[in-house]
Amino acid sequence: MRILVVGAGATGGYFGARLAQAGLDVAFLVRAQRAQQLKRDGLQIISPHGDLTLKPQLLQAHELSQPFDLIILSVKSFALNQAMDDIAPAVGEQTMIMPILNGMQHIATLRQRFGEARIVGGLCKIIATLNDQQQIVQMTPLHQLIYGEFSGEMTPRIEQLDRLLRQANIEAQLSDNVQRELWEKWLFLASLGAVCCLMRGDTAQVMAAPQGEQLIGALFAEVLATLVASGYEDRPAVTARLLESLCQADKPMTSSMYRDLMQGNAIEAQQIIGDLVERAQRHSVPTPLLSATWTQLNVWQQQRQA
Ligand SMILES: NC(=O)C1=CN([C@@H]2O[C@H](COP(=O)(O)OP(=O)(O)OC[C@H]3O[C@@H](n4cnc5c(N)ncnc54)[C@H](OP(=O)(O)O)[C@@H]3O)[C@@H](O)[C@H]2O)C=CC1
Ligand SMILES: CC(C)(CO)C(=O)C(=O)O
Repeated sequence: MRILVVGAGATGGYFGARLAQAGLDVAFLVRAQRAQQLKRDGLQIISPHGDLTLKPQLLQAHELSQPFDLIILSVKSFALNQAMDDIAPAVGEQTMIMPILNGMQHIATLRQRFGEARIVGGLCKIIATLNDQQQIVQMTPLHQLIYGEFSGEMTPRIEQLDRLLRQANIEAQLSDNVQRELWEKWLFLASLGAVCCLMRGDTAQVMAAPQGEQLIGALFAEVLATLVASGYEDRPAVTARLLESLCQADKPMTSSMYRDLMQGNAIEAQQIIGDLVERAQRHSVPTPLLSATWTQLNVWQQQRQA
């Protein structure tokens, strides 16, 4: 199976490198600057599971002409439109496109562009970043890739994908309800991102502040109510566990959106928070804290662009 990983950043670079390390046929679609740096230094991973430097197969958009069997999409949401144009020559009749972006809007966008049948559900759980030397730093041992057909069916193609991904040194998990996995990932990540961005700190700092735990609980409840109004079926045991993991006073956590904000990078505010606020408005769910987060992130984006 020929695999194209689009973007060799924190997530695509990490998971793509682990697949390549397992001997799979992986090429990375990169832009000129990243291509130059990767040719010079290799793709470097610093990880609790073992460091790794690869000489990756690199392609730039103008070099794509043949279809790939699997395209793993790992760009930020604001780079999606350009990435879709770039990958078009690599999308054939049988190509599976598996996005691992956070949020949900990108799924409808991809379906509209490439057709529903080509899109496979995917998400990743990892805490990773690019450092100053453009190395990928995995900050905790978590490295889960979850995927499945949106129909929940165990089709031959998804089983083939599963056999392949299981060969890599990652936690690969085939799901018969990837839609639910996406809701629950969004619940956790939007709550975490909102708490960190609104309070400008990690979860342990918020927990140590007056009313911190109540704030985390209130934001989580707003996100949950919004997702339930949008179609998510609450699983109380799961949601209780997610909330508990956000409220660990001795385990500081941050989201990738917060780390990007602190580094002055562009952020996925619309995909992660704005989309929720729009859904809440549509379903008349009161979300004062989420709305305040959304306003704050827009103010921050204006300041960043000034
Ligand atoms: N980092 C994390 O811990 C986690 C992130 N996520 C989600 O994963 C998704 C990806 O995030 P992450 O990996 O952190 O992002 P990064 O910014 O680290 O990586 C994205 C990469 O995409 C590249 N890119 C953008 N457009 C193109 C293009 N047209 N062609 C080729 N390459 C392109 C960028 O390259 P260039 O250098 O050229 O700009 C960049 O290297 C996001 O939705 C994020 O929310 C999910 C779980 C955890
Ligand atoms: C939920 C979390 C923290 C881990 O996968 C994440 O997705 C992010 O930081 O963007």
